[in-house]
Amino acid sequence: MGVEICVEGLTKSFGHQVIWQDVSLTLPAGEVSVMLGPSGTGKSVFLKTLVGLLKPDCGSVKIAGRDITRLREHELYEVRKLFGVLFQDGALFGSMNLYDNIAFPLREHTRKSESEIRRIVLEKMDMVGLIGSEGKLPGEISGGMRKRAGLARALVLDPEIILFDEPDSGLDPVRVAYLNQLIVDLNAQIDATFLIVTHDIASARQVPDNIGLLFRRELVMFGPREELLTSDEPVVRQFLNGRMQGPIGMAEEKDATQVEQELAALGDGDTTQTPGSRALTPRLLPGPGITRPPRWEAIARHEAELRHRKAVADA
Ligand SMILES: Nc1ncnc2c1ncn2[C@@H]1O[C@H](COP(=O)(O)OP(=O)(O)OP(=O)(O)O)[C@@H](O)[C@H]1O
Repeated sequence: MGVEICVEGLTKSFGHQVIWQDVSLTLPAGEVSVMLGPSGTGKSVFLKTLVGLLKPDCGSVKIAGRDITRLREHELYEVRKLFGVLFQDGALFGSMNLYDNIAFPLREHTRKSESEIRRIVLEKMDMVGLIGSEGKLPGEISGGMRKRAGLARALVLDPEIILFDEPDSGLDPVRVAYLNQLIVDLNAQIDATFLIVTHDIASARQVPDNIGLLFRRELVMFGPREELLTSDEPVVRQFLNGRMQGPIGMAEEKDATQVEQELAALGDGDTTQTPGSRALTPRLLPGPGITRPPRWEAIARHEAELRHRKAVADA
């Protein structure tokens, strides 16, 4: 079972530049959460702060009850073993084949025998669909395969928490769909706590239990997926519908009058311009062959009920 991460009053700045302030949220144990936000709002900085790579100015990050912002480096080293991190480009060593890349954390952090390492590496490569590619170098495979290799490497220490930094960046929509299914299947199989930073709204709509949105140096909202998807908050609506009208501008925030005019002009056309903009996209469920733990059984029942209600309403 994954562990809960409880963030309270977290503020981070670099020099005079405040990245975000007073961020409070709880990532529930074993659930999948997504963090959204326009470019440069500090999502990657947030991930790095959770894993203790960056120190916040103030606030706390409690993981399994311990505030990691107050730990010394050697204590942090232990806490970091709870984490698996999938970096944007997979962060693989270019000169090592996939097998050695994936084995790396086991050789670095454990005293396991090579035969035990082999068993674990092949198990994780199987989970992400990379069996047969053990001898390939990162430069010889596609971006999607590199992501999956990065994911296999993030899994080898059996993490309680997995952080994904834009897992879908640079992938075509079909690969993104496969990766999303893999993420959901993995969550059902290993039950760890997942936090995904993404710009992909389709993924954000169907993969997580919870969604958060960073904007204007603040956490605008964090809550259950359904709450965010049906929210009236203008920033949330603009972001989830990927449109220009609203408070988020190209380079900086727009002034209030302009936002008001844009939203008024959008008026009732809002939902027709972006069909299903407030619709509750069905949740992606673990694929066939994946045993659904009780949590996923409950989600599947809830989804079935929503579909039934919609069918009745449409009839
Ligand atoms: N080590 C650092 N020192 C100084 N400034 C930094 C550092 N790391 C990040 N920043 C700044 O923090 C801000 C937020 O960066 P971050 O990469 O977290 O944004 P992001 O929301 O992940 O963006 P994107 O969606 O484009 O990936 C940027 O202005 C960046 O320049």
